[in-house]
Amino acid sequence: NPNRLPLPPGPKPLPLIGNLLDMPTSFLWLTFDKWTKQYGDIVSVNVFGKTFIILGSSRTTNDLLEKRSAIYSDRVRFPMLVELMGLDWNFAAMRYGDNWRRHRRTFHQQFNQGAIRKYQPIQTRESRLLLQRLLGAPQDFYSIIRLTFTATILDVMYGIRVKDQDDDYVKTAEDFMDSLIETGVPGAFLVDILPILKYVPAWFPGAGFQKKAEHWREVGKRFLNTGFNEVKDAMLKGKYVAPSVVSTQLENLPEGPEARDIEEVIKNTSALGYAAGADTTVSAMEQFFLAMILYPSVQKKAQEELDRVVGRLRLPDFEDRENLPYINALVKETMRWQPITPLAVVHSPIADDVYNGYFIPKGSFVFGNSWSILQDPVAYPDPQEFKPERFMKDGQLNPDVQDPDTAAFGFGRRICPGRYFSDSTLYIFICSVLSAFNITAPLDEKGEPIRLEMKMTSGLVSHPEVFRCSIIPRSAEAELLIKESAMEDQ
Ligand code: HEM
Repeated sequence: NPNRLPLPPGPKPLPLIGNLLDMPTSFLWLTFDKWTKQYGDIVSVNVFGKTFIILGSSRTTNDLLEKRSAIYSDRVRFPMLVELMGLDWNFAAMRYGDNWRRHRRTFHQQFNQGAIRKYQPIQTRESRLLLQRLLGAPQDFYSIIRLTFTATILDVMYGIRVKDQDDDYVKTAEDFMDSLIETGVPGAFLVDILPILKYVPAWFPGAGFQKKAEHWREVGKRFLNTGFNEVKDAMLKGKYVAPSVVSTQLENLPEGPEARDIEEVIKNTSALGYAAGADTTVSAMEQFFLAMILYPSVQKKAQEELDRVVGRLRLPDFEDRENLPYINALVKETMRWQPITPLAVVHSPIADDVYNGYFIPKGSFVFGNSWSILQDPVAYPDPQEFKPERFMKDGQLNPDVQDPDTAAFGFGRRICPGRYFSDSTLYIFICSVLSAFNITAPLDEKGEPIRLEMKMTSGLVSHPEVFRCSIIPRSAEAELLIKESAMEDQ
């Protein structure tokens, strides 16, 4: 800091521990939002000598994470996840550089806006299976949503068709997801704050995290290798393999010494698709169900649009999308209403920087507060309300309203590369469910509807707190359509 510029403003730090006592252990984004209102849309705090920079508006995330993305696209160290659990294959956590770039490029080739069209048949089939499963066991809608996304992504990535919850692939994927959920909570493991602890041996009192890391390392390895090895072995033996992201890329593998490295990248990127996409898309679907209970008029309006455009004699598909502006607005509102990844994933600058007269040290933890941006009452009046209408004008989508995708999926060069796939998955799942079912509040013992509230959990990925709901076919015709779609699938 040669010019002795100040750090961005923020709460006053104490010697040595800095602002440790100001930092809450949960819902970090709400405290960050409070500081943004108090100190401005760039705030700094200090924890044990580490500088945290909080960007609380689309102006600051745009200026730094987008326009200066050549500086702001690095990650900080993740000692538990990467160094102890061995998830160095996970490019979401990789440091900015050539290896990350190779992974990102490979992933992007398979999930850009054009490429994802080829997955529509799988997404459509899974959306029909979603309806069939909901018809059979509506009370299990939580596990059904999760199974449906798992089945979709495993088919896209490996051409694997899973049928139910007891499938080995589903179990491995879920064990792996559990490990990510537990480690993803900021501050859940002290070793992330004091990396030196990673050298403490597993037998040492209090070093339970080492045993967990060892177990999860095995789970991670199994998850990384199982699907990929199955496809590769079948191809080597000349057996039929269903077309998938992995098989297509292996077929086009160049000959020569670089083939091994490329294979590694294909394996890593295909495993990450599930890991990064599962919990996030599941949270979006849970929010959708809750929103439909809390806002019955939105549900009615969406169903009226579906009836008008698609009719009641068939289920909606991707061809209908451009004629369903209200459904598209509803998908956008689902991404905005209760931010799923409220602090995205932390970025870090690779060099010292100066912004509006403030000094930003190299290696700081930079948080784009998606929550502040998506709950901004100027961009989105009454932000706590679920109102797809906010994205509409004269019966069409209004391009002047800030698209929530600019904050809901993170920022700059690290912005979620699965966002187009996520958007199309949400579209087909949501409109299929709405065309077939009515979603209402569960009933109590007296048959009265139970009043539900919107409350979110804390964590890297935020979910609505557990709730029940009633999912009933809209009509005898709708039920028949679901059953017919089951027969088509066989
Ligand atoms: C509602 C659904 C989703 C949400 C809210 C979401 C959100 C995010 C966020 C906030 C990031 C970090 C961005 C940043 O660092 O600024 C991210 C990264 C990532 N996401 Fe997603 N995501 C979703 C679905 C998906 C899906 C379905 C996939 C895969 C098909 C996916 C793949 C990835 C990958 C690979 C990264 C790492 C990017 C990198 O570090 O370069 N995501 N996502």
